[in-house]
This record gives sequence, C-alpha cells and structure tokens, in this order.
Amino acid sequence: MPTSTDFHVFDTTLRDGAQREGVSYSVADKLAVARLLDEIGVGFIEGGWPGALPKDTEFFARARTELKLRHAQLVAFGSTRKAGVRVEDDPQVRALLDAETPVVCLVAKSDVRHVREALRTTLEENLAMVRDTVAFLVGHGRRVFVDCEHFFDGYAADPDHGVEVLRTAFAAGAEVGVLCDTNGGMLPMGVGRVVADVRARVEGKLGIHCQDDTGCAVANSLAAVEAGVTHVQGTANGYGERAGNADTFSLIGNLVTKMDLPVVPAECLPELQRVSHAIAELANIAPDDHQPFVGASAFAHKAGLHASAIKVSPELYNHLDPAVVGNDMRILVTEMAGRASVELKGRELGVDLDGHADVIGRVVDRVKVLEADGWSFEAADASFELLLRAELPDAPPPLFELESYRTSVEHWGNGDVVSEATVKVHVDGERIISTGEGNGPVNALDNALRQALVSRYPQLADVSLADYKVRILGWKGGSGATTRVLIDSTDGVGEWTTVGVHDNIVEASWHALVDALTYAVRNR
Ligand SMILES: CC(=O)SCCNC(=O)CCNC(=O)[C@H](O)C(C)(C)COP(=O)(O)OP(=O)(O)OC[C@H]1O[C@@H](n2cnc3c(N)ncnc32)[C@H](O)[C@@H]1OP(=O)(O)O
Ligand SMILES: CC(=O)C(=O)O
Repeated sequence: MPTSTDFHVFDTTLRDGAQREGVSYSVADKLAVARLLDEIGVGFIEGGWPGALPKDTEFFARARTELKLRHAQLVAFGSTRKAGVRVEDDPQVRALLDAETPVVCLVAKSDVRHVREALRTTLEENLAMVRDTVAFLVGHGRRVFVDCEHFFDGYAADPDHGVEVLRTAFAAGAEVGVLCDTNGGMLPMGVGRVVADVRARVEGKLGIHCQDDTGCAVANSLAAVEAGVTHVQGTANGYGERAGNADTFSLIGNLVTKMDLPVVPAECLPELQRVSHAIAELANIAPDDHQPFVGASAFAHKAGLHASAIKVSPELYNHLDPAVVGNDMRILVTEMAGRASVELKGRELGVDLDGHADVIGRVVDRVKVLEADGWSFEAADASFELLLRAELPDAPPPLFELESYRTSVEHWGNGDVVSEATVKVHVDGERIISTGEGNGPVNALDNALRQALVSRYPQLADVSLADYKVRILGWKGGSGATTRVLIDSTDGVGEWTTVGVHDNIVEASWHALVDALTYAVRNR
C-alpha cells in the first residue's frame, strides 16, 4: 500500500464534472467551486480546457489574480498534439502554456482501436504525439500528468500499446500516467488485475480515473489504490459525463477513514459535507440526501431496532462518527419507531424522557396510529415535538379554542380569484372573530388566524409560510382521497415543518397551520 505522502487526490469537477448534462458554470461559479475544493484539501484542481472553451480560457486568466489556493495546485487540461502537426504549431498545446498553470493534464489515446478509428493515424504517430507534447510542456517548466483514455478497454484489445503509451510518457518526463476507465464499464476485480499487471510492467507513478457507468466508480478507484495507484481522480458529488465519475467526497472519506491514507489535511475532513452542499448549489443540482458520507440521510436512522442499539452506543449502527466528515446523526420517528427512537429523538429536541416510560409508550402508539392514517412525522419535526410535549405531565394548554372557521373562494367575472376566511376562536376566555384575505383559502386562513392571535402572541407577527406541499394519499373510490399537507414556516431566522392530514384539503392545511403557529409561540 502507498503512503499518504505519495498520494494525489486530483479533482476534476471543473472539467469532467462540467461535462454532466444540465451543468453550466459561469466563470465566477468556477472560481467559487475551485475555492471550495481547496478547502477540502485536494492536491490538484483541474480547472478546464483552455483554448477549447472560451469560458475556461477566461477562468485560467482570472485565476492568476483572483484565486489564492492554500492546498491545491491548479491544472489545465488538453489533448496531445494533433496527428501530423508539429507540437510548436498546435494552438491547443499553446493554449495550455498560456494558461500558466504549474500542472498540465494531457489526454492521450491508449486504445489501438481509438488510434486507428478515431484519430485515424498509426500507433507510431500516437506515441510520437505523446512524446512530443509531454516533452514540450516539461521543457516549458510544467509538471505533466497523462490521462490514458480508454486504457482498460484498450488493455483488453491489445495490452502492449497502452503500456507503450505509459512508457513513452514517463520517458518524456510525465510525472503520472493515469489509467482511465473512460466508458465506465469496468468492475473492481478487473481494475485490480489490470493495475497490478501494469505496475509489474511499467516504472512510474500510476493514477486512476473512473467513470460510473456500472455504478462502481468509487469501488473501482479503491481497487486500483489497493493494487498500487497513488493518484486518484474524482469529481464533487460524482458529477460527470453520462452516469458521472467517482465522487471525490466518497473517495476522500474511504481513503482516509477506511484505508488509513490521510490524503487530505486532518482539519479539512469535517468540511466535506458543507463543501458538497455548497458545490451542489453552484451547480444548481439538489443535493442527494442519500449520498454516502455527506448526504443529509447518510446517518439518519428510521428503524426502531437501530435506535435501540444506538441508544447503547451510536457505533453499533454507524460505520463512522458522522462528525468526522461534518455530518450529523439524526433519529427519525415514524411508524417504524420503537421506544428507543422516541427517547433519542426527545434528547435531540432537548426533552428529557428519563422516568417517563408511560409518555414514551403513548407517543410510540400515537405515531403508529397516525402514520397508518397518512400522517408522516419524519419530515415534520415541529409537529412531532408538539405531539411529544402534549403527552408530558406539565403540557401547556392549546393556544386557543376553536369555535369555527369558514373559507370561501370567489371567481369574479373579470377573471380575478379571491379567497376570504373567517375564524372564531377563544383566547384566555376572550371571543375573537377575525377575517383574512389571501390568494387561496389556506393563505386567507393563515392571515385570519394569525391576526386573531397576534395581540396575545406578538412573535407571530414575524411568522410566514415558506412552502406548502400537498400529497394525495390514494383515492377512496368515489368518496375522494386522503390529503397530506406539509407546511414550512419561517420567522426569518429559522424554519420548521408541520403536517396535517384529512379527507378535506383545507382541514388538513388547518391542522398543519395550527401546529405551525403553536410551534412558533412555544419555541421561537
Ligand atoms: C474522455 C474525455 O472526456 S476527454 C475530454 C473531452 N472534452 C471535450 O471534448 C470538451 C471540449 N471539446 C471541445 O471544445 C472540442 O471538441 C475541441 C475544441 C477540443 C475540438 O473541436 P474540433 O476541432 O471542432 O474537433 P472535434 O471535436 O470535432 O474532433 C476532435 C479532434 O481532436 C482529435 N483528438 C481526439 N483525441 C485526441 C488526442 N488525445 N490527441 C490528439 N487529438 C485528439 C480528433 O481526432 C479530432 O481531430 P480532427 O478534427 O482532425 O478530426
Ligand atoms: C480523461 C477522461 O475524462 C476519461 O478518460 O474519461
């Protein structure tokens, strides 16, 4: 096994990651992503292909003055010279020099079929293209890495040409020869075998670059490390061409915590989750909650049996202390919860349930019954907290007593649609009637209820609806359907979610609204 001092983590979010369908970074985005990647301590950041994409040319120009990297070296990517063209005369190679990065990563053909059919040249000319381009860039003071495209497929067809490409690159001064699974069709066993074979035949530092077409990019990369590569390429959140690349966060998480290779500085590891989510924002892709190590659900436990063991020791159901990678453990209380789930969730919410076995039992039963009717508490922590506190011996009384509410929707002749709601409530013995308008019945109800309560509970003045989600839970023949409403509320500082379920959508919304305002009064 290599030692960490030999090891390179090379991130290509800004080059291969930008080849993902739907991603289009501005230059400012690229600079921001590079800064974030530097914060997790990767050794190299491949910034793009200068000369091929005007945006990437501008990125490297601006990086010279605007990017101060603490850990990483910036890398420009490009191909070997064109067949039949002198390297000095190839404008793409010139653009690599003009990018003024300390490192250049060249893509070279290493599969005989690609040389003959895609480049339409000879194997000798392909080797000359590698030799000339590497030597030219090294002669201009660049560190050069060579991505051997389609290495594994090429190795199956003709192992000798790929090996010759590597030997030629090293002889010309390349520092790393990267074996690429370009079509992403490999499995870990094959990758391990080929890497071991190549290591026995070639002197020089080897790297790995895996696409994720078999869903094995991370596993393939780790198999390559086991077999002796000391340079690993990945992209943030696995973004990349087609099915993507090996996820840099999983690579780092596994290399450091499972393979004992401290490939990034220790103080960078707890930045993984934050950086993963920040890059997702810049890429305009919703973070994957179920992403290993950094996903919001990566350490979330739903099953009651898991919680009962976690109560004894969190290690029993976590492969890692989530704090190591900047993540948190969460307990979800649902129909799958047991007593331990409720007790741990109580702790998370600051409610000590020690000595309250009866409360815990009632909460478990109530959640199971409500969830069987369509309620869902895992996304509605605020409603769960209210349900839990309502079972405690010193539970506070409800904010108000409802006499009635009424909503209406009017469609006027001029096309306007107007909603109005009236609520009649009793607060501390006082009868209050309040009317509200809104762009829909729920908005009008929210306005009417808040207006009724705000003089007694002034903190409600800052509360508003942030999001409203409706899910129909299944038609009941001709009689309609059960509706589940989730409401996100905010007071400008924090957000909380509440749930309501009923056959009538307005009544389901009413339950979620009442919880939202009650939670605001009790907790904000
Ligand atoms: C496996 C990978 O992901 S590698 C990264 C791939 N990334 C990209 O392709 C994104 C950026 N690409 C581009 O902007 C354009 O494709 C450019 C500017 C590079 C080239 O554009 P064009 O000159 O119009 O050529 P086009 O894309 O049609 O074809 C590529 C050319 O490069 C040649 N080529 C391909 N690989 C190599 C290589 N490793 N070394 C030298 N030449 C190569 C091809 O033979 C072809 O040559 P031809 O024009 O003489 O037929
Ligand atoms: C270089 C590269 O991106 C590949 O071979 O997949």
